[in-house]
Amino acid sequence: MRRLPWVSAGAVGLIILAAVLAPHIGLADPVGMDVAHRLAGPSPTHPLGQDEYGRDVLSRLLWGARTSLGIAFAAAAISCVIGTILGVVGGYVRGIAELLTVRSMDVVLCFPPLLLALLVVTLLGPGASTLVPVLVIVYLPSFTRVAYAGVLSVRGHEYVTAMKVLGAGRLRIMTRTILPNIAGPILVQFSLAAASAVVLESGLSFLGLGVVPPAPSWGLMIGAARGTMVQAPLLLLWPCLALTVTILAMNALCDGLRDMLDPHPAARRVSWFSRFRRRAPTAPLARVEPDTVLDVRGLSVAIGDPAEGRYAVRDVSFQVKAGETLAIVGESGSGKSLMSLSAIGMAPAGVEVAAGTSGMDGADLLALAPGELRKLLGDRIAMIFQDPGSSLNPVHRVGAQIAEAIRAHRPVSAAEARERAVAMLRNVGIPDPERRARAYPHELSGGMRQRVMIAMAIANGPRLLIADEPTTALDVTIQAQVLDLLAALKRDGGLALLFITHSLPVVAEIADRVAVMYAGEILEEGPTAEIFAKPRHPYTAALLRSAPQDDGPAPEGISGTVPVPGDLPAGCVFAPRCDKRIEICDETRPSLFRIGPGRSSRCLRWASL
Ligand SMILES: Nc1ncnc2c1ncn2[C@@H]1O[C@H](COP(=O)(O)OP(=O)(O)OP(=O)(O)O)[C@@H](O)[C@H]1O
Repeated sequence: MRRLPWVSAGAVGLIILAAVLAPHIGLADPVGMDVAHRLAGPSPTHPLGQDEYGRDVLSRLLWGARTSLGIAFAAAAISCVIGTILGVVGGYVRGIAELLTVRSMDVVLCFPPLLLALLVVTLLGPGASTLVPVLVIVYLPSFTRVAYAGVLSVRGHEYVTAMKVLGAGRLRIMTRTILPNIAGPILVQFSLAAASAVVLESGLSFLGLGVVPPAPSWGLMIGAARGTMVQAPLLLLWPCLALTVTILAMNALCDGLRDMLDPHPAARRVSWFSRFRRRAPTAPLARVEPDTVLDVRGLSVAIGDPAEGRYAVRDVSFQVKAGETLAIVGESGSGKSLMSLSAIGMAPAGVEVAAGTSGMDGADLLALAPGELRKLLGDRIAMIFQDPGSSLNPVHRVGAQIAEAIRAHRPVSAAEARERAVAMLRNVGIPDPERRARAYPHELSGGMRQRVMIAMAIANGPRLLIADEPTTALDVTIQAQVLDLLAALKRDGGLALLFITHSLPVVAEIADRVAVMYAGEILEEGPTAEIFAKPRHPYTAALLRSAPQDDGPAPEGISGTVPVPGDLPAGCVFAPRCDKRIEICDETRPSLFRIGPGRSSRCLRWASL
């Protein structure tokens, strides 16, 4: 769990403390008049001056905070609780419950908020106690809507289905499974509602429909200061300043709370500055052979701040040439995806490139400005993922998606892009491409969707295609077809293919060279046939033994698990699981030894293996 945002929490805490302590810190009477000193400037007894009736401005400001914040927080909290309950019940139970909760709130939403507030104030009369129900009515529908939308987006997820299969009741699913997953947007809505309630309270009081004078409120203070703006402009400044600081602090606090409670994006703590810093090249690009498409050198990637030492990728170097497939293979969690994303400047949020270069066409992808990088992505560099179902946009026809990918990089007309999209679908072997181009992703099979993804990826004729486990979600027959298609593209189009997989049979089928990755390091690299015939690292050998073979011995699992970033062994990263380990392996981190043409191993004992 991430840390509390101390600065904003401190600021909000101070404001609330000042409001709570207002009656106990010896302030002047907030309604006590001193007409002889009306509009007097700041003085030792009245640090912020006196208003048009000679009342102490500081006292009215702090007492006003009690009123304004009290009303705003009470209204936001009540509407948050009721609105969330209505939204969750309506979204999860559906049917009549949805009609009674969400749809009835939609009716309230039809009324302009200010008119609604005017109506209630006219009926109940102005005053602080009227403002709370007024603001609750105004904010209730938005909480209901946010909660309802959140429930609709998570109710179909597998973890909700899993809870149902476990026999959990509706109440338990709503409170324990769904609510924590939609808490982020609700918190954000709370911050918006509380901040805008402060403003609306001030506005209504300013119009004479809220807090009744002489009771202090920020809205009344702004309203009164307007009349004396020319003689005493500071009187307008103080309540406006208080309002602005309060709203900014509350918004920052709620954003921070949302980040703190959300477990997904690991390192929001990575500062804006560090994101900027990662773009600085660490070394000049080395000279490469002319047919090298991607040249990665010394790439190290940290989770969070590199100073914390949680490296998920350490000192990785490799090259991919035109017309060649380099397979990155390794167990789950060995850093394959993070390494390949980082190599093309796409390190996810919370992850920072700490060192290295990634050269393509004479430029370092890690040092390019975001705009420059965007021009390359989808054009010279393309990527396909494991699950085409979630990579394709479900609300657009597949032909339109391919056409859009083309138009993002080429100045062609919509009609021409559509034609090219159909041609691409034909190229990747989709039968009846004109008709299929009009289909939505859900109307296609998994294999077809993956072909569409490939068509989209190669639509602009990229030089480098990164395929991250593109066949894992497919059955064996379709898998073979997709591999054949990729092999043909590589052969005919001179594409450089970086193929990420944990499947050795797939590697054997598609790769020219293999880099074996483990705990963020490349442990062995070489031509596929050589690696399979004569592994020179115990991890490669163990991986080969763990793969099922048609007529060979039964697969042997590798005992133990891949270490996580930040908890890597001091010596060889594979030593704790290695059957060839000797004492020195626990102490010395081996470098990558060149052991032959195009071959390297990170094992101290490679020669004796
Ligand atoms: N965004 C992230 N924030 C924090 N940690 C991450 C993030 N992405 C990956 N990691 C961690 O980095 C390590 C490498 O993850 P990565 O996904 O690259 O492995 P992988 O070899 O591609 O695994 P798989 O085959 O399961 O996709 C893992 O320990 C993972 O938990």
